[in-house]
Amino acid sequence: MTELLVTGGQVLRPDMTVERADVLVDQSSGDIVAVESPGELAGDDELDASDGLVVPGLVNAHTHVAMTLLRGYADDKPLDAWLQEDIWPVEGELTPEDVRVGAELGLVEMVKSGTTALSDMYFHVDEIAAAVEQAGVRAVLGHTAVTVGKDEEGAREDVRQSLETARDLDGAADGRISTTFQPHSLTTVGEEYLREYVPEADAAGLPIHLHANETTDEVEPLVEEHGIRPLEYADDVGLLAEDTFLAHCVHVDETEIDLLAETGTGVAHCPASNMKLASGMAPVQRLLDAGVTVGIGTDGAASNNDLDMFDEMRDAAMVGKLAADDASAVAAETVVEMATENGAELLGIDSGRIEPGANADLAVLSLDAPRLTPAHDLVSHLAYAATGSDVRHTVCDGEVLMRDRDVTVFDEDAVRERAQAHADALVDRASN
Ligand SMILES: CSC[C@H]1O[C@@H](n2cnc3c(O)ncnc32)[C@H](O)[C@@H]1O
Ligand SMILES: [Zn+2]
Repeated sequence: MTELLVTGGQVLRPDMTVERADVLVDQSSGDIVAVESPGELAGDDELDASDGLVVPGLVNAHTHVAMTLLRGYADDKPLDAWLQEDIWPVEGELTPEDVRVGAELGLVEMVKSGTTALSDMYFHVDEIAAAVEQAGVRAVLGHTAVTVGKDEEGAREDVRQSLETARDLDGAADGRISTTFQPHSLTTVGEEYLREYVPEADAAGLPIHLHANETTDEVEPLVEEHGIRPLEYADDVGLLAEDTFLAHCVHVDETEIDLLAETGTGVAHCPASNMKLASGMAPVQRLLDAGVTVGIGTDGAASNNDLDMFDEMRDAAMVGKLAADDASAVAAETVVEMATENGAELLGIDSGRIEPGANADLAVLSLDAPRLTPAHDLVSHLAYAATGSDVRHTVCDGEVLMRDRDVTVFDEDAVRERAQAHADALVDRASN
């Protein structure tokens, strides 16, 4: 058994207190085995956390990791125009290799900013899985099905592929990859397909992940067509359940919040994307007060435009206060919990807490930056002042993915160069 000792730092505990402690990791099982006062534990290898803070690895609950290739490609538009005029046409040109290269770039960015788990929606999922395998992180992956604009055969094929990918890929990368069935949204997948395939996903025990109630442009036609709120419709077709989580949920009324709470359906809140596309302000404090599990996601790098979960925590706190018209809403401890244990709960992984028995998924932050001085309250710093560049080491499943800012799992420069070349060629193809 090889044991790694994370030593000399302060540790963020599950109750959001911070104490001086060492953390012992069993690298064969990938678990945390002990958290004890400094000097009481020994390991075969050490990770120096002096003057640092050990925190659970951050969980990005909703992203499209390969969209890094489209970062800055189309900005300053609302969701529908952005997708239809810019993103979907260029995505039509993406090759499997582009998706691999984009995913590698996104994963390097995540490892460098302390994210150890992500929930992704995209296509060419085998390529994303291969990148995740190499990155050493955990991921919930799936093929996202869209049926609008397709003939019956094409639509059915896409939804079947979502089911098959979820069945086939579950447990890959030594169990670091799990899967979800992924209808893209309530407007882009036809009712007949939801009614037919959601029960199949349930029968196969597959969790479900989709976009929902993101914009008023999406909500209003659904209300008009079905005569009920979108999440009442989602419940009617069997989508709301304990192992379902919905990205966005910006425009949800009290009935829908109650439905989410009653059914145990989770929410992946994407504050930066919701602000950038001017989709609206999600009622996060009301969701939390109702008992809904709310995690945080960056969404893709084309609508954010980075994958830094520290930025996302800060954005979640800021916009959460505005939405509630209450400065005490979505407080610092709350956003840290959302980005760690709540995200882990949505993804169905035993991570998000530094405690014996939990997965050894953690990040060590340096606390010596001027922006983190003075250190009155380190939870406040995590929520409001830290950035991904303060992360010194990243560990997932007991393996060191970044040591002293050196990414060990990829050649960072080569990944960046390949990404630039693929992005250039992609844009050339799309504009011809
Ligand atoms: C078909 S794969 C997933 C699909 O989702 C698109 N996408 C990216 N961001 C959003 C968003 O905020 N709402 C809805 N859909 C989004 C992405 O470009 C892919 O086409
Ligand atoms: Zn999304």
